Amino acid sequence: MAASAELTAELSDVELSAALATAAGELLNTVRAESGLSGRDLGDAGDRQSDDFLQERLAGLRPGDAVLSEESADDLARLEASRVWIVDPVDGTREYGKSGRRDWAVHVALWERGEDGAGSLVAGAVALPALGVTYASDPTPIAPAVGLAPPRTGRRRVVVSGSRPPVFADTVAAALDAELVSVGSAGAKAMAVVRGEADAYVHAGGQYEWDSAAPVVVARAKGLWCSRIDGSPLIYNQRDTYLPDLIVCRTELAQSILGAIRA
Ligand SMILES: Nc1ncnc2c1ncn2[C@@H]1O[C@H](COP(=O)(O)O)[C@@H](OP(=O)(O)O)[C@H]1O
Ligand SMILES: [Mg+2]
Repeated sequence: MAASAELTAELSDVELSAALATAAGELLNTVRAESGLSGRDLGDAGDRQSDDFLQERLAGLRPGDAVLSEESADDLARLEASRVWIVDPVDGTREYGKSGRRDWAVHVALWERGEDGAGSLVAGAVALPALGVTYASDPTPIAPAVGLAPPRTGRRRVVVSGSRPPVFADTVAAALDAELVSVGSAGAKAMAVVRGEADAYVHAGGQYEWDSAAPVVVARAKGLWCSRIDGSPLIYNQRDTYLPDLIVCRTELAQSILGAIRA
């Protein structure tokens, strides 16, 4: 899905996630092209405008739902809510502020409480506005694509944070006989795996629920493995939103990656 759908309350949750992420991404492209700002000032302006847009639309279109956003104060009423949107208005803010970078994203995910009281991610989307594409949590297969990372060399590839790669990055790469490639933004890295530009994304040492919720619900819908680095499930809408590590990978590589991290 690339062009923004009309934003109406009748959209399904998945459709709304994709339409909101796409529309926020278009707004961010405009701010980037027309504000005259760059660097941190551009990042700040993008964060604020995208967050304002998402908050306003969610309040209008899903008035009964709670929202957890990186860029707004955390209202702990969400802990009692049955539906919570978890959004990152700009993931990869640093890259968004740099001219020519494509590795930044908009994240929109929905967490819903189940009948047992526990909850899970049920819908979401990740927009890559610099590429004009949005990926939603539906099972539609994604054709191999290029644009986030250098062309594949024929080797397996693991994507990691450029600024904060995990300490076990080299160990995982060696276990898979893979090359390591730096890409900004958790959403862009997870989508690099969805798009077939990489085989795995590994991270540790710090992140929050909004960094991974939408990437994980999309990647899981596309049949990829998503877990903490000890193999346990990623759990969302917690009081403490710190969720410091994850693996998103082709399912057949998961046990090798988990084994390499354990070692
Ligand atoms: N050690 C850490 N502690 C806290 N947040 C981290 C982190 N490492 C990465 N992140 C967050 O995860 C996102 C992707 O980072 P990276 O590109 O380095 O992989 C960024 O989100 P934001 O851009 O939304 O702040 C970044 O702030
Ligand atoms: Mg983020």
